[in-house]
Amino acid sequence: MTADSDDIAVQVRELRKSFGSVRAVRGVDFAVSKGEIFGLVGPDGSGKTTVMRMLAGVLRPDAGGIVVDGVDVVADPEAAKLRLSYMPQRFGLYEDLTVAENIFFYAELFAVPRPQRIARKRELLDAAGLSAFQNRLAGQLSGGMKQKLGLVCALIHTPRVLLLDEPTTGVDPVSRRDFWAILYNLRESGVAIVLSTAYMDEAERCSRLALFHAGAIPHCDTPARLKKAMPGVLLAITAANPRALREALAGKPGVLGILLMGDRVHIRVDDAAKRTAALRDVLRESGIVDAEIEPAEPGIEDVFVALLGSEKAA
Ligand SMILES: Nc1ncnc2c1ncn2[C@@H]1O[C@H](COP(=O)(O)OP(=O)(O)OP(=O)(O)O)[C@@H](O)[C@H]1O
Repeated sequence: MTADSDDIAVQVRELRKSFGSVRAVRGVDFAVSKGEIFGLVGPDGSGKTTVMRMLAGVLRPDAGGIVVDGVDVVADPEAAKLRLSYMPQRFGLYEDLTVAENIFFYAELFAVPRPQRIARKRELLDAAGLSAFQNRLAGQLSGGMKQKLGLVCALIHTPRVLLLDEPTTGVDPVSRRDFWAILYNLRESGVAIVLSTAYMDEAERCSRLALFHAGAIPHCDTPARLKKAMPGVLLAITAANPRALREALAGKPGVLGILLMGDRVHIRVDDAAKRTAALRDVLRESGIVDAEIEPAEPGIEDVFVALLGSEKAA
C-alpha cells in the first residue's frame, strides 16, 4: 500500500468472480488513494470491466472485499452508489432529451439539492465545453460530446470516487483533451479516479497503473517505476521494411522481445553494448543494409508487452 489508511478511497481485497467456468477475476488486490488516477490496462477479456462493475456495486463478487469511501460495497451496494459514480462503456444518456434535461435527470436521480443544481450544471458544462449545446438533443451530439455529457452527468452529485470504463474510446483528440482536463481538476480536489483505457498516452498520464492479465494484476505501480522494472534495454531500429527487420531479428541471441512500432521496430536486448554489432551483422546477412540502430527510451507500450509477455516471441 502506498498511502495512509485515511487517504485510501478504494480498497479491494482478494476479489474473485467467475461466470460459469470462466474465471474472470482471480484474486485481485489494490488500493487507490484520494487524488489518484488509477489506470486499469490490459488485453481484452483480462477482467477490467468485471472489476469495475464489482467496484460500482452492480455485480456481486464471489469472494473478496471492496470498500469505497468508507462504505462496504459488497454489504451495502446502495449506500456505496451514493458515494461513487460509475460511467460504464455504454453510459445511459436519453437521446430524446436535451443536454440540460439529461443533466437534471441525473441530478434528480442522485438527489442533488435543487439550489446546487444550476450552479453545478453551469460549472460542469463550461469545463466540458458544452455550454453552447444545452438545448441540443443528446442523440444529436457527436461521439466525443456524448462522452463528455456522460461525464458531466456522472459528476453532478460531486462523487468522491469516479469509476470510468474506457471513457474516451472513439473520442476525438480535442474532446479527449477536455475530458482529461476535467479529470486533472477532479484529482486536484481529492477525487479518486479508477479508469480503464486502451490508449497508451492516457495510461502514461495515470498516477499508477494496474496491468491486468487473465483476471489478475501481476504488476501495479507508477508508469515510471514500471518502466524501470522492464527487463533488458531497448533499441530502436529503423529500416525501409520493418516487418523484414522483425523476421530477421526474431530468436537471435540476446533478443528478449520485438515490437513493431509503425515504421520501426523496438527490440529488447539483454545488453546493448554487447549485442549491437552482432545485430548489425545479422541484418546485413539478411540483406537489410539500410538499418539504423539506436538506444531508445521505453514507452508504456513497450513495458506492457514486455511485462505481460505478449511480444512476438523472440
Ligand atoms: N456477464 C458475463 N457472462 C459471462 N462471461 C462474462 C461476463 N462478463 C464478462 N465475462 C467474461 O469474463 C472475462 C473478463 O471480461 P471483462 O469484460 O471483465 O474483460 P475486460 O478486460 O474488461 O475486456 P474488454 O476490454 O474487452 O472489455 C472474459 O472472458 C469475458 O468473456
